[in-house]
Amino acid sequence: MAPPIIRFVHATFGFPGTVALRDMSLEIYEGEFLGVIGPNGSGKTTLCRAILGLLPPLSGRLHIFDCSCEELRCHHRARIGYLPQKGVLDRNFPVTVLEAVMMGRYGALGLLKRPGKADRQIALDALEKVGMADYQDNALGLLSGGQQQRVMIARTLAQQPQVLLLDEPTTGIDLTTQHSVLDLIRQLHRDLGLTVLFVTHDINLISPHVDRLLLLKGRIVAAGPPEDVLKPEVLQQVYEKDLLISEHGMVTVRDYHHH
Ligand SMILES: Nc1ncnc2c1ncn2[C@@H]1O[C@H](COP(=O)(O)OP(=O)(O)OP(=O)(O)O)[C@@H](O)[C@H]1O
Repeated sequence: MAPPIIRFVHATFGFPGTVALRDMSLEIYEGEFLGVIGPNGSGKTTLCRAILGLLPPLSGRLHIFDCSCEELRCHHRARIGYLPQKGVLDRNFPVTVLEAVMMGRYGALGLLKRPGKADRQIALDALEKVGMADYQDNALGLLSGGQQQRVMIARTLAQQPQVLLLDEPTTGIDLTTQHSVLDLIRQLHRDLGLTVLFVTHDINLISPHVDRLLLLKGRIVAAGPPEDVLKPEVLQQVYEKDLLISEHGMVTVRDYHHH
């Protein structure tokens, strides 16, 4: 088997005065589709920042593409396409769809190099992949939430990443669009062979489609195939009284706070 592309070895991450993720040991393999779940403040965003090499471990080790994360250089980071949690975009934000996607090229180019024709073509191809090519000259701020999310996914694709790191990509958009964004990500995973980490609070949306689920609460509480993680006795450790499981196996968590 090929070596893992991301490897945590007893790694602990935190901030002054706070340990956010303790003693993580985990290996992620090329082409895996991993769902990351856990309540508010459980360390999901911290995990993303660590994988981006932005937060070196306080103790233990983290290896990404065979380098220690402290050594992660720009060209390594460019291989990780990161979709941050969706902020509210000012409707007047003066950038077109194509311009926004072109920003995805900057990491690969390095600072001070101007994007050329080939970069523009890569950006257009990315827009094609997410079904937004017809909108290339539109103002980004005037698109719907779901359309903006597709454009943001195209921006990460323009990086030509090996790993897609998606922090709540379906939060704050309507249910139909949530499914279409998930379908898009599954298709990209399949067609481009990307390794996907999909952070979400929506356990039911993601579970049927992932190879493994990672359940966090300040540490890894469980990691494995969804059927192993989605057991009441496992979930209860994390969600306690907020957990509701229906007869049909649907999992509901009460009082999830959206940002
Ligand atoms: N910049 C920071 N400085 C200090 N503490 C932080 C910082 N960022 C996060 N934390 C703390 O680290 C812990 C994990 O936070 P993190 O944002 O990773 O959780 P999360 O699972 O992404 O939460 P949410 O679902 O609410 O987005 C929390 O206790 C949080 O308060």
